[in-house]
Amino acid sequence: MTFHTSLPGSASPSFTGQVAQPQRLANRPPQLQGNRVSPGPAQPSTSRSAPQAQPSTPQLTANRTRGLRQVCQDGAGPATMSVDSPAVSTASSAEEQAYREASGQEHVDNGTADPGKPTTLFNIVFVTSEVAPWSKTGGLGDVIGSLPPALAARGHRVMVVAPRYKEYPNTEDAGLKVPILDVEVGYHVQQSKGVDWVFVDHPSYLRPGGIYGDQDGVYGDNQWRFAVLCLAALEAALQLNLDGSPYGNDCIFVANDWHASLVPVYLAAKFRPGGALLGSRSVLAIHNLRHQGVYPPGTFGLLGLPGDWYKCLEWQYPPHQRMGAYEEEGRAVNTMKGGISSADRVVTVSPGYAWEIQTPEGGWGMEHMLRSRAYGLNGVLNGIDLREWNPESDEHIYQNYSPSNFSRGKVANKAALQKELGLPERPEVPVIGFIGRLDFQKGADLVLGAAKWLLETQDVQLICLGTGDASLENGMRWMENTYPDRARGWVGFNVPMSHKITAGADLLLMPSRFEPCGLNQLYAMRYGTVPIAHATGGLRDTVLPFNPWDGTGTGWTFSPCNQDAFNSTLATALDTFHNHSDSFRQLQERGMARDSSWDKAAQQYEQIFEWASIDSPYCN
Ligand SMILES: Nc1ncnc2c1ncn2[C@@H]1O[C@H](COP(=O)(O)OP(=O)(O)O[C@H]2O[C@H](CO)[C@@H](O)[C@H](O)[C@H]2O)[C@@H](O)[C@H]1O
Repeated sequence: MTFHTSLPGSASPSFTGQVAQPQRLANRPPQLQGNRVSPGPAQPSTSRSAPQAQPSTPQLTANRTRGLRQVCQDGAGPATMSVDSPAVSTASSAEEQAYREASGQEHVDNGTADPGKPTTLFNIVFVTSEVAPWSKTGGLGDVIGSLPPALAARGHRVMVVAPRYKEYPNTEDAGLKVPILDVEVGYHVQQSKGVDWVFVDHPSYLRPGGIYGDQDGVYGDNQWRFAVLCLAALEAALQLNLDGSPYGNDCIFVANDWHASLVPVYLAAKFRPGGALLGSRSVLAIHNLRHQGVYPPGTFGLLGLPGDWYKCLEWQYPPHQRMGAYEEEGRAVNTMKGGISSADRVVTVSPGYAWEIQTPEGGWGMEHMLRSRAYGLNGVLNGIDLREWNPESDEHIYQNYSPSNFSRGKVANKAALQKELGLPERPEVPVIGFIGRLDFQKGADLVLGAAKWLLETQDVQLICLGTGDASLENGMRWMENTYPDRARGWVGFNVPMSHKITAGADLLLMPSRFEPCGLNQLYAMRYGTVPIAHATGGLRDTVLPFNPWDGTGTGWTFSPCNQDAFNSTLATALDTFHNHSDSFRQLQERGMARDSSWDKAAQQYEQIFEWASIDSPYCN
């Protein structure tokens, strides 16, 4: 069921910014055929609200402005691109190279990136509950820490808006206060890697516990806290002066997961009807559909939305899914549903997951709605931060190594890892790693389920790092206590240790029941560690199954996701490790050669932004 409505004419806008004259996007090619755009006449690229003078980071801004002008003057190249084979013109001036280096786009250096530039430059505003390195509980933080710089390096003006959970060093108070939902928020800003990192300041974010909760459970006001974030991000685009000007009315808002899912709703329900952000479009980026931000119906009144928008968020659980948590016959408000219903486009983090979420098995109840939006739904495979995850320069690992000469480095890292964790230093023993949230999704129970067979009948060492469900944490403690010379179960969240395991292990386990993309398998392959993964979502898209007959593949995949299939695949991998060392080394080499840079993904996002800006708003 799709919520696609004419907006109520009477809805009064609640934005507080000074609203500039509504601007339509100039020179928009009009033809649209399904998901593709027919190339119109060649158009000069449009730059929206290009940053002006008075830069606080002169070098980056100067280069960025030069980049914008250059594209506008070029005016050449196709007006549109295919998401599969981005068509871009080439440019490789020394200045541009210097800018890319300054903004951390190391992949330009290694010769794998397409040096082309986009035909249209966008003002892009990412809205997110977490962003590495400032706040991270999982892969969302990683992605938002690295995709925006990749887009900025391609010339776009990019802002990331996240809560200010702590007093972050090297950020400045922007001096702007905005009233939102009966409170007042402020903004702290840092400019680095070509991106404006904006942290919304409100006491509800500055808590001693974690991002989403503390030892007593999740915070009761999360829905409201993240509604404030969404409104603060929309206001930031209009009001926050960065490099001398706000981003303005023509932005692409990328709303990440349920925490930011009210961005499309507010844009469609409050801002556009009030004449603000008229040229803006919203893209809902789904990193994990399982978490939807579902709350009792009465909480709708806290969100400051016009009453006739209730249906956009309305949700009713079927009888068999009611947990007694919601009164009124399973009725609830579902934040993610609001985003899916009102976003101009929807994107998820792998093509495989884009398909899965349209099925009853992967849709978590949203499959019908997502199927009805299939023409505006794309899957773009995540990249990784090649600087943060680089065995040649990783400062967390014991010894750096390169793809061309990795054997000695892997051996050294394995020995040091064994030593640090108090395991016997035995180079011939396969070290098997697992890193991840201990929950239903990640299949940590399958790892524990394999432990007895693995640790009693195979000569291996098993090292697990994770935190989450108490019973699984206890399972890891049981494993370590039962097999003290073969297993370690590190309960906690420890980034340096995750790097050390990735570098020191021979095999990495990812028996996820579902996995929208997965990053650990990408990190593992880059470090010459061979993944064993359930063939689902992004894991199936990225781990190519080893084929001993033609010598292809970068790991092992298994399906269905059960203990037998997992154990027997593990046995196959161990056999290859012990008895076919050449094949194993070639698997490592192919994994290390895989291009996991963000540049291809950034070009695909550009195409989606292009489509979003060409279409009229989904809710109009
Ligand atoms: N105990 C621990 N200590 C240290 N580091 C730890 C850790 N546990 C996890 N991590 C780190 O957190 C990240 C988790 O990445 P995943 O891709 O597994 O993300 P997650 O499921 O959170 O996110 C969702 O979003 C991402 C991004 O889109 C998708 O890849 C994914 O499929 C989807 O479920 C990795 O960097 C990992 O190393």
